Amino acid sequence: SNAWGYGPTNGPDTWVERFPNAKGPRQSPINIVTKEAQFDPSLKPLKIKYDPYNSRDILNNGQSFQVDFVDDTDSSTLTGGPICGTYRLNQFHFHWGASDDRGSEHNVDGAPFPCELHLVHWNTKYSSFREAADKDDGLAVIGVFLKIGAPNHQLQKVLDALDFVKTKGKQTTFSNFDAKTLLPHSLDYWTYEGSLTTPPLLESVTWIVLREVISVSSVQMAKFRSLFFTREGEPQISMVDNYRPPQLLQGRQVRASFQ
Ligand SMILES: COc1ccc(CNS(=O)(=O)c2ccc(S(N)(=O)=O)s2)cc1
Ligand SMILES: [Zn+2]
Repeated sequence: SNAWGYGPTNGPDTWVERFPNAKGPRQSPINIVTKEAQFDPSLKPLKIKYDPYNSRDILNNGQSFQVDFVDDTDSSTLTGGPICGTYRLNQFHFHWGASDDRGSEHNVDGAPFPCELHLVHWNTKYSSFREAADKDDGLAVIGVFLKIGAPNHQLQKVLDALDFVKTKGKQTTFSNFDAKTLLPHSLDYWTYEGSLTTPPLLESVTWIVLREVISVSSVQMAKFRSLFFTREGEPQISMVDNYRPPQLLQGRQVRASFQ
């Protein structure tokens, strides 16, 4: 099938054929070289306000699974940090590897993590997510690295729902989830101008990558890997290694909110 994916015939190296943005000047993810990230004292603290009432459902979209939020009011928002104005939480999802030695999209000093959480927000100066998605200042994504350690009890609530969305196209209600409980204590971050890391690879994302990691156990990582890229009834392909490798910085500056 010609649909893009992460396999040998439709993976990241083939995306440029149908999505020319892949060769653009501000592609994501990147390798963050911590010594080259310049502290910017003008960067404000992140202000994150998530309302559990807005969480709606969990969906296997055939590339990852995502938790969708009702975003018709300003009750779950991101402000401050490197952005101007108010961005609304639309969804969060993850990227992970077939084994604990890989899986994140951003790397730090050349090293990947086993998993990376993305919280996707859109700029309310535009009328909707879809309208914002292709504007230079349309989206802001918070990236959080997961590191193997103690089981993460907040994450477990999400993982318990995966039994109901094993295959592509499956979705189930997922209400009253507080996404803030997935964030680490410190909101120190690196920020740079980038893109969606999946097709259509739109160069519309202000990336905000948190320095502090959250934990995940190896047993919990196995739960991520129990999902399938494929639909029910099709030959099963495990949902693993759904990450794009780091892209060229092409002269971009990575700024740090901390010294
Ligand atoms: C205009 O048509 C469109 C517009 C936007 C999308 C992407 N949709 S999305 O927001 O779910 C994301 C995809 C990848 C994300 S990452 N890994 O960079 O956080 S976020 C699809 C079709
Ligand atoms: Zn992502």
